[in-house]
Amino acid sequence: MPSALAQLPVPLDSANGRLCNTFRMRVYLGSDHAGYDLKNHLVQWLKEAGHEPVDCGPLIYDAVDDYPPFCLRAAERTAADPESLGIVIGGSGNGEAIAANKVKGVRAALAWSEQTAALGREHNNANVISIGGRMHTEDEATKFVELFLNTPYSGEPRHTRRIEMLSEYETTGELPPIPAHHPQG
Ligand SMILES: O=C(CO)[C@H](O)[C@H](O)COP(=O)(O)O
Repeated sequence: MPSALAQLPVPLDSANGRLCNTFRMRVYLGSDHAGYDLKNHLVQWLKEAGHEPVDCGPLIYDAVDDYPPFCLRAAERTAADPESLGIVIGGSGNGEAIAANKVKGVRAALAWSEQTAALGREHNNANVISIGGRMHTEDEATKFVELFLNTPYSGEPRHTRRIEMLSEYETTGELPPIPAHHPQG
């Protein structure tokens, strides 16, 4: 059951007062130097939208810092808080997604367009979005996050089946079987 926090509808588009069909979310953010400015912008944007951002760092700009310490922390906290979402940000978003996906229970989607941001939720039930801060304008990246937060998982059985295969592999290390009608290598 969603918590009281998660059930509170909040207006996301404060400019025109439109009440979006979404819930207040706790959102854990992590980045490196390349994602630092965008992370700080998103923390502010999330607050203004009525969400609860948790900044997992970096808390200072350090031009030679590394993404794993911050992105792994954001991912771990997201995994430990089932009603939350996470955002990891770097220059490309690639390493940040790789880092987040090392954490058990995390499904991190690299969003590089509005469609991939929404599909990360709709098809993959991703709980972390990864963004390349050097690849997009601030407005574009903010839109990806808005779509990610607003798009529900479809719950389609074919997507659930695939996600369950990955969860099973993550837990047991056992490969899912190849369907009988496929040629075996
Ligand atoms: O996107 C990233 C990892 O995927 C990093 O943000 C990027 O590699 C940092 O590059 P640099 O140290 O040259 O600023």
